[in-house]
Amino acid sequence: MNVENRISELIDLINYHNDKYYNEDTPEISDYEYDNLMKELIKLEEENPKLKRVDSPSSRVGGKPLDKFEQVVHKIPMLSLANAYSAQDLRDFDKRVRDMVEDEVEYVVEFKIDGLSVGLTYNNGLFEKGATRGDGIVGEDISQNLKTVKSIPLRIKDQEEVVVRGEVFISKDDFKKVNEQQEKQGLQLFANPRNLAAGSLRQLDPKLTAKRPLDIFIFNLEYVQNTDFKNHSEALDYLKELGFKVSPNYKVYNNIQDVIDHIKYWTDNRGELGFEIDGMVIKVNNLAQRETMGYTAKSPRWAIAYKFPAEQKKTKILDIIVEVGRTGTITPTAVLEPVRLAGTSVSRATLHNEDYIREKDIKINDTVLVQKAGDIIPQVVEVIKEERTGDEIDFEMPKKCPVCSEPTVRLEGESAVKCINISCPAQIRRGIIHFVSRDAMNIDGLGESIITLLLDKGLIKDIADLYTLNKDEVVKLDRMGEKSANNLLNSIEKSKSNDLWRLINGLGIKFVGTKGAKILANNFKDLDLIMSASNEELVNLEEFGGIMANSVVKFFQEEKNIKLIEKLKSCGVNTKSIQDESSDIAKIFEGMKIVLTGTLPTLKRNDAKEMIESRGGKVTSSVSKSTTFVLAGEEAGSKLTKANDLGVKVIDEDKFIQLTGLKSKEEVKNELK
Ligand SMILES: NC(=O)c1ccc[n+]([C@@H]2O[C@H](COP(=O)([O-])OP(=O)(O)OC[C@H]3O[C@@H](n4cnc5c(N)ncnc54)[C@H](O)[C@@H]3O)[C@@H](O)[C@H]2O)c1
Ligand SMILES: [Zn+2]
Repeated sequence: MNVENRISELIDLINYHNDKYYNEDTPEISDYEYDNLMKELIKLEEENPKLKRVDSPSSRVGGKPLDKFEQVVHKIPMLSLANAYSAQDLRDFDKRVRDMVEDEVEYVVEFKIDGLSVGLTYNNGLFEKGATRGDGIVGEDISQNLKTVKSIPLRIKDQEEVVVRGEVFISKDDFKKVNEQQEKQGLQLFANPRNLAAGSLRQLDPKLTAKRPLDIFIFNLEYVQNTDFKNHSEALDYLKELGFKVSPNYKVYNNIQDVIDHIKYWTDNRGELGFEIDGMVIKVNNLAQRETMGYTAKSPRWAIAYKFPAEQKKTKILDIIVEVGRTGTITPTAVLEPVRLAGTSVSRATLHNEDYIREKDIKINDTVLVQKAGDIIPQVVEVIKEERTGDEIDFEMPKKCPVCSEPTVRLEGESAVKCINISCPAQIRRGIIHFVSRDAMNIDGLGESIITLLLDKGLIKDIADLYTLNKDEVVKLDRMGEKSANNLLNSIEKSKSNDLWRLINGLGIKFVGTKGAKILANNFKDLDLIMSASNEELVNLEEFGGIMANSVVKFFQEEKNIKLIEKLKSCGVNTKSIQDESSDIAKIFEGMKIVLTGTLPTLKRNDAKEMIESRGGKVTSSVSKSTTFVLAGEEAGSKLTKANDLGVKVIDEDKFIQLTGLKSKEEVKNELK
């Protein structure tokens, strides 16, 4: 592969993993692996400056801010940190620092809190605004959510503008409690405290955030009007005075060996802390020296993050099982004797593919070292060969698909063994699970078990069949009452009017995650245009690389995919971008004033609001004679009474969903008579 292609491949991969990590909180590779991709990219760009792209992730921080929240431009850019993985990396850092400044150097060493970075702005002594880091320049305004964090002071003594930066986190104990709660309620467990903290902070409803035990440590004074601080440590003391909960136990040293010893201590003893740290941050203390050293596009030159090696434990591989994925790939998974790692019990680890197993020489009954990638995904680091007893059994990839029994294939140049039977039930099942998931069509009430039932009973054969389900069929399913059947059908119906990007993501095109789907939807606005787009058109999209473009073109060339999309269209699934003004979503509520009250059985308030607004209607808060109709749920109070008094039409959710499916304003008016 030539350098240009490799650069473009690396950019695609890094963008993909950024999206998984920052926006979806579900990383697929370890930080170490990620950092290696980034290192390779930076190296190639340095060697070939002409090939460096302006949109390269090497010169950017973090992920794009999500469009769920208002965007804020940071007063002071919120940068990232360069990484160190060894004592040698730290000595190299020390040398770079000493080459840049003449005087003595002091370092402050702080815990690297494993949470979510936020910036807080105060004015006139009051909390004004709080934001996520986003891409470093623009973040998301999450002020409402941050106000629910009890350790963030709403009032401080300084009356001028003050900007601070800190890390929102959840303590180990609180994390355990939340997961115990989740388990009791049969809900999905959170992978680790950072994951939980990130998910909680990005809730659209601050009431949900308020229920989560979020905490914060402030680690930097970003901006203050009048200062004569000489050192960072003085600034931290000032922050304490102002009432901030400052990152505890920072130390000041004047030589790198002391820094290394201190870090060594915490590498071994971090388990004793009540909160998770994923490393230590080393910063030059003197602020004038910091200014001399300056910044790269991504991070300050005067600081570095030392990352702890992932926690590793010994355990035994009891068995190796295989699973058939959405694209037919058969993935081997090690069944482990359970061990506790980074806060949860681990009993499975993916073994990726045949080559991986050969390379690491993994056998059933082997004793192995395991760790969690990105503190989330368990993986086998290595086999401890000295502990082999002779009882080890070689593993062979199955010659037949474990689900449909058709022969498996391994294509040339690929590492995956696949089932290529397009009607293999396992693939269809996984594909449907992905289609209905939160970041795709977001169909509530359609869990894995119901999907399996629907497939087993032959009620659905593909994603499009979901839209032809009827109530009689659904009610007959095990444990499905009248009410849940209604709810389910309503959620399915509602998903028809989803924005285009959800559908694209739901189709499960390889390498096109949520972000890729949004790029396609925003640029083409219409699925038909995406289907007919050329490789060249796609590659030219910002942040869309060769791998993604190829994959999209290939997907839409396949006969079965074209048929599937025809079928979805004929069921009334929206294939156009809604946010676009010229879009075809009929403005059937135009000029209408609609009031929401009470709790709706399936729709969230925001969803209902969005459905009204995207159809040209206005949601108002109080009922009057000019109100067109009131959409009322359970426990609707005074607004309902008032509507009845004034003779304003009141409808329930079922009726509402029926209205949203109508084609014209006239039809809506008729229905409301
Ligand atoms: N596994 C993956 O797929 C994947 C994807 C993207 C990023 N990553 C990981 O994330 C890293 C990049 O993330 P990042 O930009 O958030 O950088 P980072 O996590 O390496 O370090 C910067 C962050 O540390 C936090 N921090 C905590 N305590 C601090 C303190 N006392 N002082 C200063 N900062 C402190 C800050 O919030 C800051 O944003 C990569 O190096 C990689 O390891 C992994
Ligand atoms: Zn199969």
